[in-house]
Amino acid sequence: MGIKAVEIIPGIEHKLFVKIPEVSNDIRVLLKLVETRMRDRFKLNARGGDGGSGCSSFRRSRHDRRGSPDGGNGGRGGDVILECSSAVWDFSSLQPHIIAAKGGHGASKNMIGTRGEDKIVQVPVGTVIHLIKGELPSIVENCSTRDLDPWDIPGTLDTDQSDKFVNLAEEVAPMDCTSGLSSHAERTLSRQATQDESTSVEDIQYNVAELTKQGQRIIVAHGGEGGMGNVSSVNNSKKARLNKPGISRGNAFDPETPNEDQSALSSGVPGSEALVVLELKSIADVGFVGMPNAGKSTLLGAISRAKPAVGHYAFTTLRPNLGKVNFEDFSITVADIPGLIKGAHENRGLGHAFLRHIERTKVLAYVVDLAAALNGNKGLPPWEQLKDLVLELEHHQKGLSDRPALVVANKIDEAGAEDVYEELKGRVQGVPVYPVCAVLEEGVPELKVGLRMLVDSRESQRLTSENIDCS
Ligand SMILES: Nc1nc2c(ncn2[C@@H]2O[C@H](COP(=O)(O)OP(=O)(O)OP(=O)(O)O)[C@@H](O)[C@H]2O)c(=O)[nH]1
Repeated sequence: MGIKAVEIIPGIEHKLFVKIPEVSNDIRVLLKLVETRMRDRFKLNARGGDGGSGCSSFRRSRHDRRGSPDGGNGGRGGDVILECSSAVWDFSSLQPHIIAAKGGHGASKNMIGTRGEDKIVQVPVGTVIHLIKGELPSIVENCSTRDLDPWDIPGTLDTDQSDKFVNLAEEVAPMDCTSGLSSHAERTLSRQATQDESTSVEDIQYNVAELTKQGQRIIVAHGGEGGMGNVSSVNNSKKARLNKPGISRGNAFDPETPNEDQSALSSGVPGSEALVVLELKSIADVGFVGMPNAGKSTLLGAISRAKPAVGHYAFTTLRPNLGKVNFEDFSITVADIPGLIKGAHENRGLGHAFLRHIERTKVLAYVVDLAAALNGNKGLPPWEQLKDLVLELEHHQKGLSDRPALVVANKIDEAGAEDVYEELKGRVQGVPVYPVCAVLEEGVPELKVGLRMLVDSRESQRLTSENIDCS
């Protein structure tokens, strides 16, 4: 049995329920890949809970036969809140429709209805919110005051629980509608939006908010206010009537014959509704970009304390791994991005799901395998690997490769790799090339210094396809 290609549609969860008696290694890798594919874009329909109804009731006694109003107000509906958490990696656990709880109804004896419970939805660090329908979300500051590494291990963060409501419009500078969005992302969002009949493409507000800190919260749909009980509505109407010119005291409100206004006041306000697209974009100082099997994960383990999975087969890395490279006074975050192959921008291999993560890394470290075409191996020589990588980035988003870069020439320990390294230096211009043996951690201290300089200075060392000689 042979599987030639499986088309993977981004943003859609894939599950294969097939039983194959003898599964070859390649197919197993493919199935694992399909099963565990991360969900990095998600359309969410959120609705705040409706406010509870106000109560109309009268407390009568022997002395007060007409009775005096004692109906309490309805409770406020719950909010739908997105909470940024480093314990989740993607949106696969999210439900597409989320409705917060309704507020409780008011009761006699002036009892106010209970507040509806909020629905708190955990989203990964680096979630960007695009608004298709609804109000701009508002931020609830509930995050660490420490300048966090977004990929700190869950549970190690000290969180400041002071709930401070801030208007998003003031807190988050209005962003350029399409800034930071890849053309692919835009196209997909537009397509998603037009599928929704009631939404036109122009209605989408891109990047209305970003969740970048552990514990940060944002309200996407507000709960409705509770309706007024007759205690409040009677008092309000009386005041309003007495203040109205031309209305004599003789026409004052009769509590036993409530008019339409009062009944409208007594029903709770429906919760607000929002249709948002959540998009995950990682944030790291350095992104390791390379072909499958180049040794990126091994290298990440060598320069940081991260323990990513390392395998001799391609696509061992199925989601970005993150590590922290510590210096005495400084640290940088490094993301090991799953291997890219030629055609990744057309969704080959792990496709463009991970190209998106590169968008938010400040500098790039191209990791190439010096031994890929040596000793009977069928891979590409390192300069061709580099050219393909740069072109893939550029195909995904123009200018994506236009950021400070260096080249890591890995597997220098392999027979013949020294010569390939010398040739590579001659064929690549404009960026430094670091010879490294990630398994033995050789050349790693020099590479760390190089990465730090790159992150610190942001010197204009860019790798362009014109600077790579593949002739
Ligand atoms: N000889 C040698 N082998 C290495 C070196 N670095 C990594 N390898 C081997 O190369 C293979 C692939 O290493 P990984 O670190 O999983 O490569 P990767 O680039 O993360 O691979 P993907 O997950 O497919 O993207 C493993 O068998 C490693 O042991 C090195 O410096 N020298």
